[in-house]
Amino acid sequence: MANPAHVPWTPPTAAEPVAATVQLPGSKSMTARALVLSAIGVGPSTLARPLRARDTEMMAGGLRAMGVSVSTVDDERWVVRPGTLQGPAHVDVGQAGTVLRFMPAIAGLAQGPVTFDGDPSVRQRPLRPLLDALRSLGVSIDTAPSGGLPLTVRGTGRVTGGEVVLDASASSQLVSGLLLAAPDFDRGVVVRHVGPAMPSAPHVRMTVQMLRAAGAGIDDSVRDVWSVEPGKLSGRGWTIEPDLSGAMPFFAAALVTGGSVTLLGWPRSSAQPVERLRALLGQMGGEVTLGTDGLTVRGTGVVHGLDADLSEVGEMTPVLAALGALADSPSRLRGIGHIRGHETDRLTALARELSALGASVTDTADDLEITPRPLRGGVFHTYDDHRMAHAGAVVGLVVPGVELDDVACTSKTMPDFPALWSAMVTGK
Ligand SMILES: O=C(O)C1=C[C@@H](OP(=O)(O)O)[C@@H](O)[C@H](O)C1
Ligand SMILES: C=C(OP(=O)(O)O)C(=O)O
Repeated sequence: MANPAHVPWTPPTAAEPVAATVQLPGSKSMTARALVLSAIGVGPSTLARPLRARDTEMMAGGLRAMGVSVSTVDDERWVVRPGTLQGPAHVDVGQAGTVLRFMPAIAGLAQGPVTFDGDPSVRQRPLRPLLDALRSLGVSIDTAPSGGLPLTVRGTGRVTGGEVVLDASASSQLVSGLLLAAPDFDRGVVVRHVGPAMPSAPHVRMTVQMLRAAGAGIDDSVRDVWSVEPGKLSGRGWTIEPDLSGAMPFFAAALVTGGSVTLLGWPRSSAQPVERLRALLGQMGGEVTLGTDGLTVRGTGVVHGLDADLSEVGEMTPVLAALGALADSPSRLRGIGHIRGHETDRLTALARELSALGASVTDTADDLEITPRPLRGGVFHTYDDHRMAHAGAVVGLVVPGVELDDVACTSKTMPDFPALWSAMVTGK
């Protein structure tokens, strides 16, 4: 599936407070993990309400190429039937960090060569510590001279496994990618992170929780150390929660317009960091409540600046930065240097685009400092980054004349974003 052609888009401006109930797609992170765990399980698995988007189609396609049957014909229920993993096969990772970091270890379990490549931007994303770790666990990998994509994993049908030390400060996915395949390694794995703090810890907690649910023996009781015992996982039914990060721009709409947005289908107990969301939006003047109908965010129309360490929830930064540019006081978003290695260098992109609309935004190595000023319309560049598009749409709600140079990038995680967004604003 090629990177979609650019589609310019003028997001709607809200004439009044939004009052919407939204049904949003499933979590990208849960769908990716459920696919991988199902592929190495014994017997069939089902995914209820999975995310159908470019990232998860890439994951399904990569598994299929290696011999797994993944039926995605039914939007509500995907069925995975494991098969003997084998090459030769090719995995197109597109722009998906999950496919880039979760599939090489699975390819090590395949018999035969598996090649990997993706969009030009994904070649820049951190991968080396994972490849070095896999090599030390017994996997043979040939890479481009850069040390990354395009690459070939020369699978032998088994991975020895054992103990490995790696620096996961660039991405938590480097750890998740080892843990998810480890039940099928001969000796399981003990992964120890060393170096500056690992970001996005809730995503590794989701990995641990889902491995445990599939029957893996896993110990995460020591900080920065995870051990997974060898053993067969069982096929099972996964219910995919709505995507909390994908819901962020919709919740932000409640704050900036002084309205309310309810996300349907939110579970009582979630694998996603909803308490962090509650605290962050609370500091900015919103109210987050969980009711029988779903998760509701209410705003007053007045947004307060935010001073917070976002290292655990870096993927929420673009929308929080957009809120910061519309706030009544300055913001300092801290601890997010690693998001320079996301779909684009998000700190540079946000500083540039919000400043071009009139805000005063500067980026330091790890932080974003935002001083709100009256904003004006103009072109908001999205850099092929779905969450940049979300940020631009939020600003466009209250600033007339904001035009996104491309909204097709939202197909990475929410192909219907423009329609869902317009329906929220117009009530149709
Ligand atoms: O494991 C996952 O599903 C993810 C982990 C995080 O990656 P980083 O640790 O690279 O930030 C997050 O930002 C990404 O959107 C999804
Ligand atoms: C960082 C992100 O994605 P990926 O899974 O490609 O890392 C993201 O969705 O914000």
